[in-house]
Amino acid sequence: MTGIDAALSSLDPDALTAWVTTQRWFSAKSREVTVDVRDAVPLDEDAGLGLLVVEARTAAGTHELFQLLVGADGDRLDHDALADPARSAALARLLGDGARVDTSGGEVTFHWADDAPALGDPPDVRPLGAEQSNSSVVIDDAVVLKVFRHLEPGVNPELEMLEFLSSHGFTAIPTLAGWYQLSSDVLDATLGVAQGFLGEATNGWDLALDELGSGRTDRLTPGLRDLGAVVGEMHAVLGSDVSRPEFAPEAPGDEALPLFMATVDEEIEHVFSGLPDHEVFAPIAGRGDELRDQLRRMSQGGSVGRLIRHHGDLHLGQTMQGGGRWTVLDFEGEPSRPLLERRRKRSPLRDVAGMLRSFAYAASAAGRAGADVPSSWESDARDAFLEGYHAAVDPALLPAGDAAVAQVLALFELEKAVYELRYEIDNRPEWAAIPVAGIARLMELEP
Ligand SMILES: Nc1ncnc2c1ncn2[C@@H]1O[C@H](COP(=O)(O)OP(=O)(O)O)[C@@H](O)[C@H]1O
Ligand SMILES: O=P(O)(O)O[C@H]1O[C@H](CO)[C@@H](O[C@H]2O[C@H](CO)[C@@H](O)[C@H](O)[C@H]2O)[C@H](O)[C@H]1O
Repeated sequence: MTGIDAALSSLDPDALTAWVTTQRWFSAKSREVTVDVRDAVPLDEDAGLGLLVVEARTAAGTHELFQLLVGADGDRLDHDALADPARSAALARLLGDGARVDTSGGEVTFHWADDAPALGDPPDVRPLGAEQSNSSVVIDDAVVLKVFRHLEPGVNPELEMLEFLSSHGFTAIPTLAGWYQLSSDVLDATLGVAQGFLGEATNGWDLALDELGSGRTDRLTPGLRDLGAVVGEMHAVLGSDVSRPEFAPEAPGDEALPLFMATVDEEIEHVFSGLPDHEVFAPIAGRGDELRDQLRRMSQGGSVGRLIRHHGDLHLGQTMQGGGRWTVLDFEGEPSRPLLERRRKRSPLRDVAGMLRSFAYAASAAGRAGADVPSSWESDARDAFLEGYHAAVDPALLPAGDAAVAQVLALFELEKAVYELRYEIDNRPEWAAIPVAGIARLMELEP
């Protein structure tokens, strides 16, 4: 036995665990974990490229599946084939060819859209090099292939949403070029999505930090009204098709609010009971019950409006501006929530709240990096974005009246800030002060 088969069969479990648990996309870094292989698929013998589905189990009994693309260096396993241009090119070729590879209990199928660009021979592939929850490579400077790391059964919302939005004429998204998926007795799941590469565009988060760092107000601010309009139009489209059950807008049932409250309540309980003993958390430590009381006060209003499929993790880093237009990226939803929850219909104001939190993040991050952030910057950014949003969204999707909208937005900002606290503790503890400040501020808000 030689090549990828040999490398897969001589795999060192300790080395595998050590590699997986130190990756940016592996969120349970703070816990003790064992990693086992659930499925191993040689994808391309000549290139020495293979696919692993691995399971990470914690002592507490949680278990999650992850995708690895691996390579054979002799009979040694290279854990990161995406860092190798020749193996990444082999993956791109499988996509471009619309290939099918049998696994021991099923198949991996690759799909390439009819109007997607023809790939080079061989394709030129390089890492995208962005701060990410997954791993992306750029193919021929034309396509970005995002390889999903955390796998869950079912269609990934990124694929589902790009398909829906493009087929309904919404153009402020990258074009869908292809995808690949696993259908096997281990798992049926989307493994990766390929989309048009926006080479000349600049990320909204970078625009915000440039603006705040330079003391100028010409990078992000002038485009925020347009960005709000793009998000409003996106929601109008997402709420427009009653013939597709998974997208048809719904009126919230009696259970919607109690379910929301219970979920956020539980999340507060979970995050606050495990707050690290560090001065960064001092402003909120021991105040979980106070926050839950605030949550209850904020939710004593009327309707939240209609429930629709939405972006689910909207922030400045999910937008790009180029050639005078905005593009919205990354429809995967919040990566650390279960897929079922990420596909659930919710008020579109949840996305708006995500973006408003992002303005607070940008102001804090720039301030922490030494910038002199004008005190009105965040509220001006909010106002411009909201003005554009309300001009474009279908008002029938929202609760009636400004006060009701403001109250629902505050409620979703609280939900998002609690999610961010958990996200930062798990992924970037050095950023935790930002959601801590956000939560402390929301606790003081008069509902
Ligand atoms: N189609 C694209 N063209 C150019 N850059 C992109 C594209 N998609 C994503 N990016 C860049 O990569 C970053 C991470 O992408 P994203 O889809 O959010 O990945 P993840 O879900 O893994 O975090 C984005 O913030 C953006 O800067
Ligand atoms: O990886 P994703 O982009 O899908 O989203 C996750 O990571 C984001 C950080 O990269 C995180 O966003 C938080 O930090 C941003 C600044 O880096 C900020 O603009 C966002 O407002 C803040 O929520 C996101 O929450 C998480 O799901």
